[in-house]
This record gives sequence, structure tokens and C-alpha cells, in this order.
Amino acid sequence: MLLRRVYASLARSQRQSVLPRLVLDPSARLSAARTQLGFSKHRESLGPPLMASGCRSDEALRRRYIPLPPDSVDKDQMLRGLEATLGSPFSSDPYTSPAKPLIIVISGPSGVGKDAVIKRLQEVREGIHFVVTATSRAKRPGEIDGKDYYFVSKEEFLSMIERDELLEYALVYGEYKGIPKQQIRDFMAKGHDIVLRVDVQGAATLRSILGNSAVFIFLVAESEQALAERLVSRKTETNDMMLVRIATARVEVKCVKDFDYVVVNAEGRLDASVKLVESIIDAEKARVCQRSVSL
Ligand SMILES: Nc1ncnc2c1ncn2[C@@H]1O[C@H](COP(=O)(O)OP(=O)(O)OP(=O)(O)O)[C@@H](O)[C@H]1O
Repeated sequence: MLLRRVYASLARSQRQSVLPRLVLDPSARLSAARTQLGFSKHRESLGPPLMASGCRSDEALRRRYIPLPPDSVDKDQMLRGLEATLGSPFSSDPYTSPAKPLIIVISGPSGVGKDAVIKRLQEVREGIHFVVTATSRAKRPGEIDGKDYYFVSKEEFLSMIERDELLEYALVYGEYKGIPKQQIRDFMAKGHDIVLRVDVQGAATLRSILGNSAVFIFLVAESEQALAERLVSRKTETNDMMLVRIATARVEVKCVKDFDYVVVNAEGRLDASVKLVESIIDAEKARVCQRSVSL
């Protein structure tokens, strides 16, 4: 009982000594609030913060206090009065820098809808560049060079590897496929967000190259049943090929943990999936610690 009274009186005396300082000193209030919220303890290590660090102290207020104008003045006079009291004009510098362009890696099992989602995303959102892959395979009828792929000879492809011009490449069924770095650099310099479409293995390789500097989105169907139905309806694979794709998907879905986001592309809900991808991009652009990539 006695002990409790001693603690209560100690707490009272501490409150009395701390409170006036906090009320008079806004920077002390801010720092107390930051400590209470634990802000100073957590700091992500993805890049420099967007917001200017630190706040202007209230030195001006202490130096020479100019009283605020009465409530009756108009908006403009009130603004000038506030500036006078603060001791300097309001800054019109933006609080934040423009968001950096993103690299968005979209992956997922075969037949889940990667192409469909990316195609729709390009239709509904400006400033998206879907990277055209370079390949050493021959052009198929109807394919357009520079739109579907950059068709290059095997020798050209090998010299691109030699000159370190590819972000990632793979040899698939005897033909090379790779992502040209310069194309990414050029479009990022124009402020475009970059979309890369890769299979799950390709995503793992890109993660090892890009780490957290890119956003990795995993696309899934709502279930294995739904994925199988989609593949059967697409009618672009032989039965054997479908079997391989569905069996591979069983393994691939376990890789979801290596991605930043998962989007369920449910049957008949393509637009909802694209909206979710757009929300992810918007949220990424609002991050305080922006992802920063150098190629
Ligand atoms: N939400 C959806 N609802 C119904 N059908 C869809 C949906 N999304 C995509 N599809 C259809 O599913 C099929 C597979 O889609 P798509 O070709 O885009 O998959 P993919 O992941 O790019 O496949 P792959 O990796 O084999 O190229 C296509 O016929 C497409 O039109």
C-alpha cells in the first residue's frame, strides 16, 4: 500500500515535469510520439525514404513571436499571418519525390492466365511496358518481330550473352530465350513500369538477380480443378502436354512463398484479377521506402 502511494506520487511528479516541456516544444512532442509508436525502431532497408527526413524546429517561434491575426481575417491574410508567426514563407516543394518506375514480375503455372492478365493490364493502364523477349527460335507464321519476340540467330544470341546484354536467359528445348536489359533501361528512363512474364523457374532466377528490387506476383487459379478446365478449354496442348503442365503446376504452387503477392485469377473474373494487380502497383508506388533497381 505504502509502496503503491510512493509510485503514484513519483508518477505524478514525473508527469508534472515532462508535460509542460512537451506542450511547449512540438519537436519534443513529435519525438515522444515516434518513440511511443516504435517508429524509430523499425526501418526497412529497401532504399532511401521518399519523405524528407527531420522536421523544421520551432526555433523561429522561440526567437520572435508574432501573434496570429484574428479569426475575422480572410484566408489569404490568415496564411500570411501564419507565415509571419512561423518566421518563413510556406514551401511549395512537394513533400515526396515522384514514385520510381517498377519492375513487376508476373509468374504462375501454365494456363493460369498470365498472358490474359498482362494483355488486359496493358489495355487499362498507361505507362506499362511489357518486355519483348529475345529468342533464337524461328519465327512462326503470324508472329511479328519486335512485338511477339525479337528474333535473332543463335550466334547473335550468344554474343548478347557474351556482352552481358541479358537480364536472364534460358535454353528451352534447344532454343534460347532471354530478357534484354537495354529495353528495360530505356523504358524505365521514360518513367514506364516494366512487366516481365516468366515461368516459375524464371521467376526464381530473377529473384536471385533482382532480390527485393522488383515486385514478384504469383498468379494462381482458384483450384487445380479450375486450372485443368482452363487448359482443356484452351485447346492449345496435346493431352500429354496438358498432363505435364498440370503435374508441374502441383510442384510450382509450392513456390508461392517466394513471391511478394498472390493473385487468384478466378474463372470469369479476369477484370477483378487485373484490378488487384493494379492495386498492388498503386500500393507499391505509395511505399515510403521505394524499391530501387540498377541493371
Ligand atoms: N479469369 C479467367 N477466366 C476464364 N478464362 C481465363 C481467365 N484468365 C485466362 N483465361 C483463359 O485461360 C487460358 C489460359 O490463359 P493464358 O494463355 O493467358 O495462360 P498463361 O498463364 O499465359 O499460359 P502459358 O504459360 O501456358 O502460356 C486462355 O484461354 C485464357 O483466355
